[in-house]
Amino acid sequence: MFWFGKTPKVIIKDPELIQEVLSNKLGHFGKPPLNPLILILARGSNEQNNQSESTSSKKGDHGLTIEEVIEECKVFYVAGQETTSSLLTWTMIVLAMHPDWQEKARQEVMQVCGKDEEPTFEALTHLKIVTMILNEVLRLYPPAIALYQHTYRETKIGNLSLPAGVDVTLPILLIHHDTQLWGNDADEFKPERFSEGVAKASSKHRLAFFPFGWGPRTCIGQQFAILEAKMALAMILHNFSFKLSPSYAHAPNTVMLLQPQHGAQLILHKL
Ligand code: HEM
Repeated sequence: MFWFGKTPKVIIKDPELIQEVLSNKLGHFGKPPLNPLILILARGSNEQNNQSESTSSKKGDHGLTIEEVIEECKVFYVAGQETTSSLLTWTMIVLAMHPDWQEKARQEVMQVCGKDEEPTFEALTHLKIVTMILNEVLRLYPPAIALYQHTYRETKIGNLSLPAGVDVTLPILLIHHDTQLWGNDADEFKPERFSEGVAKASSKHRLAFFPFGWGPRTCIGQQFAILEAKMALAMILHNFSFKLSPSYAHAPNTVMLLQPQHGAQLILHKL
């Protein structure tokens, strides 16, 4: 346990305990309290808040005010846009680094989606190699590098007793690179790990792989994100081959999400 600012913090590295926190059976955990700046951003300007008497604040058919609906849209935008963009960016970088996998993925796209057609929903569900690649990229470069919880009551997980008021960090990136869970080649790009699905790949512990979280708060956009990434990737692979530019410098860095610090300079060739 350590202190950073006013709140005590703990980082949980044991997947078994991570599972306990995320399953939240006793309801002692919750999202950490938001800091005032985030609250102001999430609520919009004071001006808007002061309009609570206006007609726009009336509850709609679903029991939400217009403001609440707007806030939900913002959550979906923030949670869904940069995350998927991070996944696609890292996938392009990694496939540029591994032309053999880029070619395998392209062959599959051409075969399953057809040479001259746009991919259909049905075709995308049959892309096995592309799915393996996306999972391996999510393992090595998870857009959200950690999950954050907060103890609202004194609680116990495994042998660990936590008082109320502790910030709990569940380090996705660290777990995804753990050699005990993934072997000595944990840092290497090997999509074949996922050739028999996620459950087999993460057979050491089911929380060895949790890029979308786990339990009741798991990402609601997971299926949509994968579909979106497959669609974009299939169209790119269909139309272009790509390689890294000499100016690319590999520097994964976190600014909220995991991003290439100096950009993703790629050279595309029309096929
Ligand atoms: C590769 C893409 C994505 C990744 C890696 C990702 C990952 C995550 C993670 C780790 C969480 C937190 C779970 C937790 O707190 O325990 C989350 C929550 C969430 N995600 Fe995603 N997500 C992605 C795409 C999307 C998309 C496309 C949408 C919507 C269209 C979306 C909507 C949400 C929402 C609404 C939440 C809950 C936010 C909250 O209430 O705290 N996500 N996602």
